Amino acid sequence: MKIIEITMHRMNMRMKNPFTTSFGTEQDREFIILEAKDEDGTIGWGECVTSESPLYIEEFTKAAWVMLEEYLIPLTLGREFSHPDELTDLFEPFKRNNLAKAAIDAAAWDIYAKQQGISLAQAIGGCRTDIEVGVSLGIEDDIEKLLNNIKEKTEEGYKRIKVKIKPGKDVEVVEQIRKQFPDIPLMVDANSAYTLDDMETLKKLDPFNLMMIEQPLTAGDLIDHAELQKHIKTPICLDESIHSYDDARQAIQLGSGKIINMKVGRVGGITTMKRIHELCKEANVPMWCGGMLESGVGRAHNIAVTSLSTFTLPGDTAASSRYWEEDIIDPEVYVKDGIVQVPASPGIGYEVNREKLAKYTVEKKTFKQ
Ligand SMILES: O=C(O)CCC(=O)C1=CC=C[C@@H](O)[C@@H]1C(=O)O
Ligand SMILES: [Mg+2]
Repeated sequence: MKIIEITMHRMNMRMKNPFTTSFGTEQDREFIILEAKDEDGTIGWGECVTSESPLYIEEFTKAAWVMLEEYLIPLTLGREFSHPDELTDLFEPFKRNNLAKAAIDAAAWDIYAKQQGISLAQAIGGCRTDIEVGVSLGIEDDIEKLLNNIKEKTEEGYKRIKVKIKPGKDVEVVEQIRKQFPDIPLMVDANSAYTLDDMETLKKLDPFNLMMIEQPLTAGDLIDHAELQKHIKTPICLDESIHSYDDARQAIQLGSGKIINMKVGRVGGITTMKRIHELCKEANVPMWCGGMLESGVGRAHNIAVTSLSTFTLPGDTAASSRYWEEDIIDPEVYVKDGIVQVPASPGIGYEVNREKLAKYTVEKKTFKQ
């Protein structure tokens, strides 16, 4: 494998509805689609899942663009690789910048799978031909709107509902949800909105039979999550605290959480994701594939990831239509009764629609060896 050309497409796509979490509201997604060409002509695709602002994580799209242009793309172009695993070691000297690293890593894995004539799912060791998926719903000012969103998505067959919470929009909201939907598989995501001082509030979530509470405390924290888990029944799921293999190893050792929301971007690529997957398999820690409001390119990668054996819980890879009037891939990602078929065709298994890609591209730059 030798990547001789990389094109970055800075995208601006408007989601159907605003998406509100404990840290803010997003509707216009600004992210990067990365297109890599091998010397044999094979094209691979990756998505840098940053947002315009560094609210979920320290990275943001304009910074990732510079990181890719100044450091990661020059290091990659023209270099011989026997396997995409080698990119993780190549990028290791640069601290963090995982979402940027993962964009090239993903494109390289797509090329590799295509060159092997196998699906990305097969290339990473997947064991499923179809996956169960859930859906993530943002905070709504009007509880009736949230209840209606839950009704709609439950009727569409999604296998679990994730709702965002924050102080003041937590216990009462979950109580209202459980009144109307006593038995649906339900979880909450706090996006680090609480501290140990909120222990009594978080304990009040225990009676609602939640599958998990995702990232209640500070991003990067492991110690306080371990303390909190001793005092609440609801399993803690970690998202913003897991950025590396060592974070996952220490979280398991400390008992900081019982479940991991895996996002390939957050850990810097597929190779590290696979190492964490093996760790979780050994430790019997279930995983699911989180989402970053991706376009179809990122969604395609997430479908392959979810085919791995320890991804035993429905993730956030909803249909393209959950967010987009039109997606940039053909076919779009469809969900039927909460199930997505894992493509068997080589690579990510979806074609990028170049006309739609161009329609939403605000800036484009090509780098050649
Ligand atoms: O992509 C999806 O549908 C999941 C969206 C989602 O829940 C999140 C996206 C990005 C950051 C966060 O807001 C949140 C998460 O923490 O998982
Ligand atoms: Mg989360």
